[in-house]
Parts: sequence; C-alpha cells; structure tokens
Amino acid sequence: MGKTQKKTGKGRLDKYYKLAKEQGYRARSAFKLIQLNKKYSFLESARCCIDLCAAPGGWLQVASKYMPVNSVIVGVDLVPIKPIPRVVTFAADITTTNCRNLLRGELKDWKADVVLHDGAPNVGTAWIQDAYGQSELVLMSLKLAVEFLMKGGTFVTKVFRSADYNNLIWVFNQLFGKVEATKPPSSRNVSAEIFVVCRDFLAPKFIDPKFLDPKHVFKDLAASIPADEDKPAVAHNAQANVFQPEKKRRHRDGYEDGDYTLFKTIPASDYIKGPDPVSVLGSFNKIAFTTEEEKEWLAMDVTSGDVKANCEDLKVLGKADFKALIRWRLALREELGLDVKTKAIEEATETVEITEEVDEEQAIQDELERLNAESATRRKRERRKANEVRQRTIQRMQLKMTAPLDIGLEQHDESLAYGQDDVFDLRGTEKGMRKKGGVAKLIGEDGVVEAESDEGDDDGDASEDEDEILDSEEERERKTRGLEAELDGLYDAYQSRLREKDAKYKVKEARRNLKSREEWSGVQEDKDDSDDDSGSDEEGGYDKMHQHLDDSSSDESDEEAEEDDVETPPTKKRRMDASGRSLVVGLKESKPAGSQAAKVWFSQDMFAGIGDDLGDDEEDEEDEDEEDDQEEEDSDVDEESEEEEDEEDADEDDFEIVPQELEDDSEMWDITNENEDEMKQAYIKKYGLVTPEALTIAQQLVNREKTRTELVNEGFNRYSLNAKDGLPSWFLEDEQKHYKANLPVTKEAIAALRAKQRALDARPIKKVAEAKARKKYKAAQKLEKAMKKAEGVNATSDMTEREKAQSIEKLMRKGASTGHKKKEVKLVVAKGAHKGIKGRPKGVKGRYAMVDSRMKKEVRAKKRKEKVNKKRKRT
Ligand SMILES: C[S@@+](CC[C@H](N)C(=O)[O-])C[C@H]1O[C@@H](n2cnc3c(N)ncnc32)[C@H](O)[C@@H]1O
Repeated sequence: MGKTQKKTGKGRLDKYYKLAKEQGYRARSAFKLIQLNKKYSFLESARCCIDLCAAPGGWLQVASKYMPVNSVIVGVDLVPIKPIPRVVTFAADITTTNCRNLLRGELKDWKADVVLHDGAPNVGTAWIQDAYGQSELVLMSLKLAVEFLMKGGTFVTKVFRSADYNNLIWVFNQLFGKVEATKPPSSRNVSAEIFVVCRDFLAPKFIDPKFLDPKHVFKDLAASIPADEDKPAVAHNAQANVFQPEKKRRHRDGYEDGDYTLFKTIPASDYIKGPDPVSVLGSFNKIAFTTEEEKEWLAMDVTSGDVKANCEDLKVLGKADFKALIRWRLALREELGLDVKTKAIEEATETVEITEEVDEEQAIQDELERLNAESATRRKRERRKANEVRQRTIQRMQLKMTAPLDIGLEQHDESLAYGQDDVFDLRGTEKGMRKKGGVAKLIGEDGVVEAESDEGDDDGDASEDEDEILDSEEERERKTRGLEAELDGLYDAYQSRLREKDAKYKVKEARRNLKSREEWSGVQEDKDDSDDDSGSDEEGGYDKMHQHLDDSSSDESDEEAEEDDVETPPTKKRRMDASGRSLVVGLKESKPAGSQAAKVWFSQDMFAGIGDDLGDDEEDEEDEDEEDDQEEEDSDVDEESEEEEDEEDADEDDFEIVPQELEDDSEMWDITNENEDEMKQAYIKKYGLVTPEALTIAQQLVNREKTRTELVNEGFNRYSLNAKDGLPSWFLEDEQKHYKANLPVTKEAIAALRAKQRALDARPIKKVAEAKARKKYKAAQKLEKAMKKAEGVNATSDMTEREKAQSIEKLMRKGASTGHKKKEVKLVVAKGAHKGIKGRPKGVKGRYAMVDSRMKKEVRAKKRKEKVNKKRKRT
C-alpha cells in the first residue's frame, strides 16, 4: 500500500519544506534568501545585517551561515525568536519607535550593510487589506532601513503584487541606485509575494518624509484628483462610482462628517436641478419623487419605466443605466427650461450688439475677430479629435500593458483608466485627464455632462466658451457621444481587468506566455529610465517634483501652452552625480499624459525595448493626428534619443546587471548547442517520439493548434533559468526528477505510445529469435536430408513395397522430429531400501541419480569451511 502524504492546500510539504527540515532551517522561506543571495551576493561581504520580521528565524540562520564570522546580525519580530548562535534577537513591533530605539541601542554607531524584511501582517483577512497592510509594513521597514543602512547598502523586502506595488517601486527608486524585483524559485507560484532587492543605497542627506508616509505613497487615485479644490475626496470617489460602477473601492475616507447612515435618499429635484449629478449618482442609493412637482416629472414622457426603476436603487446600476439617468436629467432640464437660459442670454447679447451703433471700421474689426474666433474653434475641434484618438491609443496600450504581468499583478484599479502615473502627486494625472476629457471634466460648471474639454478651457478663455454655447445643440450631441465613448472605453478596460483577474484565464495566460515576470531572472529596473535626462538640478525628490509640476501647470494655463498641442505630463528625471550614480531630480514634461501610466509600468526592465516601440507607435499616431506639431515633436524626440544614447554609453556599467546573469546562466540558455540538437534529431529519427509530451506537441503542431513560435516561447519558463552551479549533486538529481515544467499531454498521445509499446513487447528478443531461426533451419535441413534418403529408399529395387513404406515413414518421422529429447534422469532418494546400496537400485530403469538428504547439508558445510579458511589465509 502506498504511503499517504500529509499535505495542506498549498502543498506545504514540498521540496523546500523537506530540504529545510533536512538542513535544519526553521522555515522553508530560508531558501528564498539563499536563492536571493545566490543571485545578488549581498551576504558574503556584509558585516552587519538587520532582519526585520525575522521569526521563526530562517533568514537569520541563512545570514549567520553566509555572512563572515564575527559579523553582527540582529533579528526583530513581534514574537520572540529562539536563540541562534551569533545572532541577537528581540521582540518588537517594527512600526514602533521602541523597535527603532532597541536597534539603535544594539548597533550603537554601526550602520548595517544589509537590511532584510520578510514581514507579513498577522491578519489573514481580506486580500486587499492584507496586501495594503503588507505594503504599509514594507514602508515601515524601509523607514528603518534608511535610518540604519550605510551608503551603498542593500535592502531586501517582500512586496505583494497589489495596487501599491508600483508606488513602492517608485519610492525605492528614489533611494537606491539599483532596484530589481524578482521571484525566487522557492517562492510558490500561487503566492502574490515578490522580492525587491534594492542595492546601492544613495543615503541622501535629506529624505522627504512623504516618501515614507503610507498616506502619501499609497494615495488613492480617486481621492487625489480633485477637479476643484472645494470638492471633497468623497465626491471624486462618487464620480468614479458612476464611471466605473463595477469596481469596488477602498473606503479609506470613512463616513462623511456627521453622516453615519448607509442608505441615502435624495429628492429628484436635487438631482435634476443640482449642479453635480454625477456625485449624486455615485453617493446616493435612491432618487425619491415626493413633492407634487417631482411626481409630475414621473408622469412625463421623458421619464421612462427604466428611468423610474433605475431611480429606485442606484447602487445596483451599471454603466448604461447611469448614462440613461444622465440623459434623462438633460432632457428633463430642457423640458423644464433650465437649460435654455444660456441661449436666452446669448440672444440678448446679440440683440444688444445689433442695436449698438458701430462704424464701418469697427464692423470689419469685429468681423475679423469673429473669423479668428471661428478658426480657433475649428482648431480646437481638431485638437479635440486628436486627443480622442490619443486617448484611445493610451487605453489600448494600457490594456496591452496588463497582459504579461499580470499574472497576477493586480495593478491600480484605477490605473487602467487613467492613473498608473498616480505615484505621489496626481495633479499631473488630473491635468492629463482633463486634457483627455476624463471623468472630472465630464462634469461642467453647471453639472451638465461635458464630453471633452481642451487644455485652453480656462476661465480666461471667454471667447471660446461663447463659441461653445453658440452651437449648443451640436455640443449636446457631442457631449453625449463623448460620454458614451468615455464610458465604453472605461468599461472595456474594466472587462479586460476582469478577464485578467479570472484565475483560469491567468493560468492559461501564464502557461501560454510562461511569463518572464515570474521568472527567476526577475523584473529589473530599466536603466534607460535613469538615463533619460541630461539637464539636472542639484535639489531633487518630491518637493522638486511638485515644484516642477506646479510650474508646468501654471505654464499650461498660459496661452502659449494652450497653443501647444502636445500633452506633456511629468516624467521622472534622473541626474547623474559625479560617481555616475543616478539621482532623481524632478519631472520633465516630454510625453503624452496618458503614457505616464505606461511609463511607470514599462519602466521595469522586462519591457526594455518594447517601451521604445510603444513610444514610436504612439508618436506615429500623434504624427498623423497633429501635423502642425510634427516637426517640433520630431526634433524633441530626436534630441532626447540622442541624449539617451550618449548617456547610455557613458553609464553602461552602472546599470548593466543583466550580462552577469546571462553569463551565469549561459549554460542553461545554450539551447543552440548544435551537437545536442543533431543528436536529438538522430535519436528521433531512429526511435521516433518517445514521450507523451513530445507526441502532444507534435500533434498540436500538425493540427495547427500551436505555432512554432508559441512552442519556443513556452520553452522559456522559471525552471529553465535556474542556476545550477554550486548545488550538491543529490539536489540537482532531485530537481531533475521533480522540478520540471508540467507539459500538457493528450489521451491520444498516451494511447499511441502504449500501442507502440505493445507492438514492441510482442516482438521476441533478438537471441531467442535467432535461436528459433537456427532451430527452424536445422529442422528444414533434417527434413530435406530425410526426404533425400526416402527418395533413395523408394528407388531401390531390393525392398518390398511394404518395407519401403515402413522405412520411409521411419525416415520422415525422424526428419520431422525437432531435435533430440533430453534424456530424463530419475532421482532416487537414498533412504529406506535404497540407503547405502551400491549400483542400480531395484526397479529403476534408464538413467538415474542417487540423492541423499545429508549430502546437501554436507556439501554446504564444506563450502562454508572453505570460505572461512580462505579468509583466514588472506589475513
Ligand atoms: C513570513 S514570517 C518571516 C519569516 C522569516 N523571514 C524566516 O525566515 O523565518 C513573517 C513575520 O513577520 C512578523 N511580523 C508581522 N508584522 C510585524 C510587525 N509589525 N513587527 C514585527 N514583526 C512583524 C510576523 O510575526 C512573522 O513572524
């Protein structure tokens, strides 16, 4: 009977669990640090190491093993850690000052070379909370790290792939020269954890406290895009509720002041006449018709049955229902004459103009101004169209962006719509959104939904606003269309995210791509990222970024900026200090606002090269749409790329991490080994395909279920990148057997192989076949001989016919016989009457052999003695 294996849902007793047990590590997580250290070698040279969240002490054991003797190792955890030789431990909460003081007391003036953090909040509630808690913990550990790390030191931390991931990486990038995210093989695939190794601590003299403040680092996009300063964050969340109703938001803002009810009703008149319909739809549960006037509205044609039903429960509505309610409001306002007001004013203005006495020159001047205004409006429309195209491009790009990582990377919920660039300050994003006709801008001053708004739509731009009012019919149409396009885009993005989140889809995707993000080689920080700017300031960081943003925002309100069609959101800038290390110094406006989100995302190394392509695509589209600005843009881009190239050459060493890895792994990557390939080909020619996996792949190729490229891509997986050197042979053998990618096999492939095997089994082995053939050949010869003899007998005349027949029969019988039978030897036991007799026993005929019961034992005893004697002689 097979042994039953103890197992939990996660398959806890896996290889690393057993290895940890075998090697005396307290936790299987020890192998994560071993593998991280194998890749980055930060322990061997470290003299002082702090392990935050260290219990039960697996990482401490590894640190103690790999760090030089006499080095200082300190471990902290909420729970006490059993003593480990050479390691000092204490129990403390790493988020408290007490912990900091304890560390300070322990280390005195020392600075640590390495700070480790493998913490996970001990909650186990909802995933979102866990992930957020973990991100906060990471930030707290970073806070300790920046205090205790020495310049050039290393900080290793576990991060969950959640909405906060990019923000954390951004912060790391501000403080460390090299930041790489990686997932060691021992980290379970199902786990969302990823390890970020931050090397080369920059030790800046001043670190903006906001870098280490969760409130700033994990700022919610929705809460950080105030369309105007007066609106509370709740209102913006409300807008997001309407435009992305399917998405569940975190409620960090809590209840509104003084309002602690969950079910909220609003009178219909407030919704219809109020200035902010979207906030109403996003914040309330029901629109009630209580007054006489409101009840009359219910009876009007514009108020369809659907609208009535929708008003009953706003929280269950989808995007289309919200659209219907917004349209209903517009229609009702028209019916009630609330929206005609502007027209009346306009007419009145015109009348005044007509009655005014003007001389001819003045009339020409006015006419010229009017024409100018018209052409400005036309240009504005063109710009608007171009913006729409750009926005669609950005959305497409963002959707693509989720495809590879996502494995699982649950990025910002909001990000697919607008905001992957919402790191720290999202004012730029908001601006981008405004430019792109985003959510905030869909709501006009009077609450009328606007589809699009240009960058020049500032208060001062009165003439243009007038134009907007003049063709209000067309405008309304356009607004509605814009709104629908906007919502469709957001909905598509949402759908795509849903698909991404679907576990099955993810697994399928993961199998298909065997995505490099999950690979051991890890996600690396894009070195280009740090090279993309040559101009630099001495001051940097968050404040600088703000200042720059502010500058740029004020610029944008200028008329000159208005003329500039290129939307230029903030882009991270780095400067190179004397040692060639990159420092973030501020922000630069160089790319379209939407691409900021992509930039944060594509700043990871795995996208190196792709980003350029994408950028090119985007530029191409812009080129098509904005011919006016083409030359200007092109020259900018050229200059930038030249700068980038120059700097790349100069600073190659600083960021070149990959080659080293490639060297290490070159053995594994050597799939082009021609000899090996030839040998494989020869083997396949000789024996055919012998594994179900190979047969399945062959079937898939033949049936065109998969392309060659897909198969090649699938060949790259986390297993194929494992460095093997330095590992014991028994470990490698074990890995060879059990640590492999699971290739799919089909029933047909297995059936085909079984049939082949059966056919093989049915064939006799070579020697037997040869012996049989020899026997057959001899028999045939014998028969032939007998027949010849029989012919001779038949030909003789001195035998009677009967004698001849008898003789021939005998000959043929002999010739047909298959060899001589073994003569039987009869065994006669020498007991009873046969005991001690000599010669043939009585009544026994033919061959016989006497056997004696004693004889067997005596023979054995004799052999035993001989053996013993031999041994003695040798000694
Ligand atoms: C995954 S375990 C660490 C395992 C450890 N690296 C090892 O190899 O043994 C996570 C630890 O984080 C600790 N932890 C969670 N929140 C903490 C906090 N605020 N302060 C200190 N430790 C914390 C937990 O007590 C838990 O022991």
